Amino acid sequence: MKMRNPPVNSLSLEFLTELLISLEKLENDKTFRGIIITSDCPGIFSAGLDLLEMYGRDPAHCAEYWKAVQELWLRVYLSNLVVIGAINGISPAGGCLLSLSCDYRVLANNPKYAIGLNETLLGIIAPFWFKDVLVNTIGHRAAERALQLGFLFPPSDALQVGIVDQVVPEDQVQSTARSVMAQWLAIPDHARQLTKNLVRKPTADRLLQQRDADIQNFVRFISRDSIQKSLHVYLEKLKQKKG
Ligand SMILES: CCCCCCCC/C=C\C=C\CC(=O)SCCNC(=O)CCNC(=O)[C@H](O)C(C)(C)COP(=O)(O)OP(=O)(O)OC[C@H]1O[C@@H](n2cnc3c(N)ncnc32)[C@H](O)[C@@H]1OP(=O)(O)O
Repeated sequence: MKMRNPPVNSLSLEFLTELLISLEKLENDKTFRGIIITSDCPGIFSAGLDLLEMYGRDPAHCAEYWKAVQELWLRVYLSNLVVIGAINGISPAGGCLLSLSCDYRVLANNPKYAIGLNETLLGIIAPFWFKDVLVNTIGHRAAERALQLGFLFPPSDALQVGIVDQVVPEDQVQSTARSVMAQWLAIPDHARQLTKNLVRKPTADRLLQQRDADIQNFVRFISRDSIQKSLHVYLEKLKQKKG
């Protein structure tokens, strides 16, 4: 699955909906046993959640958006398919969550391709389920530092901390992902799927048990004047960077 939402594969409501529909189709087609998620935007896996879906929007829109974010995460995280991330670009925040929700992550060895939950750098916070997935992946202490400082790990650090499973030369990302897929597909589906569910269900259940409350918390948080100001400043910084 090649993500194509130029210029930066930001996860807008429309794009999230497209991804959800595509995933659902693949899940329902029994001839598919695995997917490799990668990007069609040069140098960018995904710029994460679309800030324009959260900035200057009314509460109803923010609630609809957050529901779609939850939905995509649950679908990828709990997918019965083998999901491999072929991460061929930078992957901050929501882009990192998408990567972390794969069963295996292969990152291209380019110092620009940083990955991490950088929410604090925007003046916002990572929701508890983003945090849970990071803690599950790199452990409590490393996650505690990474989250507070908004670390974006370059490939060598990402491998060391375990946020990705493999770092390979850029031209080998897709072929490596395909070899990894072959290994995973060698395992009988039912055994692998039940095991995946056993490991991941408790984390997913934490959100499933409080989805509506999570949406309300998000809407309250994102609607605060101080948070809207932080988003404004961050968006302006992105604009100014262009010069
Ligand atoms: C009580 C508790 C309750 C809990 C509440 C929880 C609250 C949680 C709330 C939100 C969580 C959010 C998670 C996220 O994912 S936030 C998004 C994080 N993403 C980033 O920080 C990445 C920002 N972008 C960049 O750093 C760069 O754009 C980069 C991806 C490196 C690409 O750089 P470059 O190729 O130079 O491209 P430009 O910077 O020029 O960008 C091109 C245009 O795209 C726009 N852009 C970029 N990123 C985003 C984005 N995430 N959303 C929307 N738009 C984006 C950028 O502004 C440029 O636009 P334009 O051409 O109009 O100027």
